[in-house]
Amino acid sequence: MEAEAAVDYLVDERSKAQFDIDAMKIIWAGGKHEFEVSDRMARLVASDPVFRKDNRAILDRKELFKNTLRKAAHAWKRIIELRLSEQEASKLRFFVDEPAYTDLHWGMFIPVIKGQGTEEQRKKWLPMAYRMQIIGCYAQTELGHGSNVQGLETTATFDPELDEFVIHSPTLTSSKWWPGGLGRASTHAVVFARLITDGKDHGINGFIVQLRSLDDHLPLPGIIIGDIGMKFGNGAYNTMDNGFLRFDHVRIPRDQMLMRVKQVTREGKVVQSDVPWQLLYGTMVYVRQTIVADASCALSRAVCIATRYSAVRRQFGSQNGHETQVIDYRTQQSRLFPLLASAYAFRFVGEWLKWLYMDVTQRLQARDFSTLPEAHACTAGLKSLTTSVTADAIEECRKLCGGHGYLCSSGLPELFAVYVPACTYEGDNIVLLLQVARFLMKTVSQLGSGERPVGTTTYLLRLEHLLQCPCDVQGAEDWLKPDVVVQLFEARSARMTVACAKSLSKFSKPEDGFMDLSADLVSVATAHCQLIVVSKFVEKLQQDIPGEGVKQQLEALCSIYALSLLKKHLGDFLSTSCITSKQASLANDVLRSLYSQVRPNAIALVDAFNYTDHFLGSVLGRYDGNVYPKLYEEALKDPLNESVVPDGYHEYLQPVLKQRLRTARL
Ligand SMILES: CC/C=C\C/C=C\C/C=C\C/C=C\CCC(=O)SCCNC(=O)CCNC(=O)[C@H](O)C(C)(C)COP(=O)(O)OP(=O)(O)OC[C@H]1O[C@@H](n2cnc3c(N)ncnc32)[C@H](O)[C@@H]1OP(=O)(O)O
Ligand SMILES: Cc1cc2nc3c(=O)[nH]c(=O)nc-3n(C[C@H](O)[C@H](O)[C@H](O)COP(=O)(O)OP(=O)(O)OC[C@H]3O[C@@H](n4cnc5c(N)ncnc54)[C@H](O)[C@@H]3O)c2cc1C
Repeated sequence: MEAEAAVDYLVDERSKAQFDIDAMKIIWAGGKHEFEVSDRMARLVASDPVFRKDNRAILDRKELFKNTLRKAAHAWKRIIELRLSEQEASKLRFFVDEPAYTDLHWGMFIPVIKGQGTEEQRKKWLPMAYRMQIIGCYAQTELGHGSNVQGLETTATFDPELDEFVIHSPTLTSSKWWPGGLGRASTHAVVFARLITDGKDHGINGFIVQLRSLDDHLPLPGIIIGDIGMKFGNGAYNTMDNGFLRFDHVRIPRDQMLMRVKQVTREGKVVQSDVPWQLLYGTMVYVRQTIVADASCALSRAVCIATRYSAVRRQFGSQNGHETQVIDYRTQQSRLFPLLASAYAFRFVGEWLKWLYMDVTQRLQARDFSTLPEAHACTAGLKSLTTSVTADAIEECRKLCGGHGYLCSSGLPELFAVYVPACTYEGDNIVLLLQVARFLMKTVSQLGSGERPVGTTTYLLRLEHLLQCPCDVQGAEDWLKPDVVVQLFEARSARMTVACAKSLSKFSKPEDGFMDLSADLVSVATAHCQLIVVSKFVEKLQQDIPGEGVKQQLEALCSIYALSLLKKHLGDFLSTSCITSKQASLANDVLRSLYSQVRPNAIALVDAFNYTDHFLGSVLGRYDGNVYPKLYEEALKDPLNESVVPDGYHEYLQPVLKQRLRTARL
């Protein structure tokens, strides 16, 4: 193939933008400093050949895993050499873009010790973990139980004579199963087990357990450990060593029980501290919050690929002597632009959730536990909503890219395979929505008793009004008014919540009602979470948004986000009499005109994510839009094309062909 000059095939598209893209990049990154760090780390990773990732789909599992170890070690070396801050180091790992044991070490092992350890325990374990002298994972899920944490079977029995706990796996189903980093890499784990003293079961608690020798990495006596095997997709999440673990009466000192929530004294007495027992679940709250932030990254990445490719790809018709760019088809816009809007919506709700998490953490330190239930409901609900939408959206983006989207070189199959378990890990999405519904039912049931709803449920204080208020839309332009839209989402959520609460009250046992109505409860929780995302987008727009045209673009995206949800869940809005069919039809007209408004800005809106070609890992999403020659180049790199005649020809192809020849002669 001829050498090509560097051409930007998307230059015309970029020239159409009606806003200051540099200002938008800063909004997306969350600030100037965040942008600078992110940009520098992305470039650092992209320019380092060790972080190459275009061969993942063709490496076998052992090579793949060894390569991940190599990258993690190299990343650590660079972090030390360059004296990177915690923020820079975490960004660097993010751009390396390969699931690895380090995610769990930094993302769960360290946070669980921070959140559930005593001061003394933090002082002992965290410095070693920060220096990576020990590598840890989070071993909660078992073969028999994941969602039902209270059903875990591993035991930690106190032996007062030796002042030790005996950690044991009494059944096959008690085997730890799934923890990332456990299979091959971790030296330590925080293991969740039933605390047993004096024959009494005190429920679940975390224990720090050493698994492997720090000299030769061999499992310690009584520890049976390994990898649980290949997962969905080639490459993809198989870079991670999700593991199994069994204990045969393994002894650990008493002070390795994490004792912030419960303590066991030298005599074996269990003392419950004054913090709520639910703090045992605190690490999950923390990680769910990070998963929401992560959803906007995965979604924006898929949307960036599909948007750029949709501008490059032409099929049918005629536009100034060329075939039509597929991005100009209304059907393409109505599938793509709501996803673009969702990426921005999730970014902003993720920022807000981070703030909420920091707020609840500070309150907990000051022994104010009042906002914990709301923080749990928000993190659980938004984790569920954003990951479900993102997983479906990545698949939709693959379809938006037609046949080429199915090629590994599009980057979309791997992105999907890596992303889709987010709907399951850190809490199955349905199980988490049921937690939100439980919280909403409790909030509504307490309204009469003078308990004031807080934070995201404050709207329920205006219940009487929301149950009967008509929607204030007379003409199409009313759909662009944020207060009209927010009130509509509040009314829908309030009406669905009250209807479900009424149905529940008909059951003599509430648990029976929860079982029977669980599908409706999930819809109620979804409506509430969508309201949170819409309101946080609107609140973001009430802040100072610098940069020419930036606010207008975000306003259009906010309206697209809300109105496309309205269209998708029209049944909810009509059946609760929140809107009329005439108003629904006006909303549809507004959506079409918003798509026209976004169309010339679409490429610049995805450029604002500031992703390098290395991070995107997609021929279809290349910044320069030079798709076809690069697709050709990638095809030629496939190992099948290394020889002109394939391996196996002489054994399996030639005999068949020869036989056909003989048959034909007969
Ligand atoms: C790795 C991170 C780094 C970066 C992130 C980016 C990407 C991620 C990459 C990889 C992710 C890798 C790994 C994932 C790791 C895991 O998956 S770890 C395992 C996670 N497991 C789960 O999430 C299990 C889900 N199950 C639960 O959370 C709970 O068991 C349950 C809430 C579903 C039910 O628990 P029960 O005790 O039975 O509960 P209940 O009776 O319903 O509730 C009792 C009361 O407690 C409240 N509550 C429940 N959970 C919490 C909580 N987390 N915080 C605060 N409060 C909580 C509940 O509301 C009840 O309150 P009441 O007032 O009604 O009594
Ligand atoms: C890639 C990956 C990484 C992971 N990493 C870790 C890790 O590092 N550490 C760790 O401890 N764990 C880890 N896990 C485990 C993960 O947290 C659990 O798989 C998850 O919490 C779901 O639990 P489960 O597998 O028991 O699902 P189940 O609860 O068995 O779910 C099966 C089905 O039952 C439904 N269901 C269950 N309960 C209810 C209910 N009450 N009402 C209605 N429907 C219900 C669910 O919706 C689902 O459809 C990981 C999992 C994956 C896939």
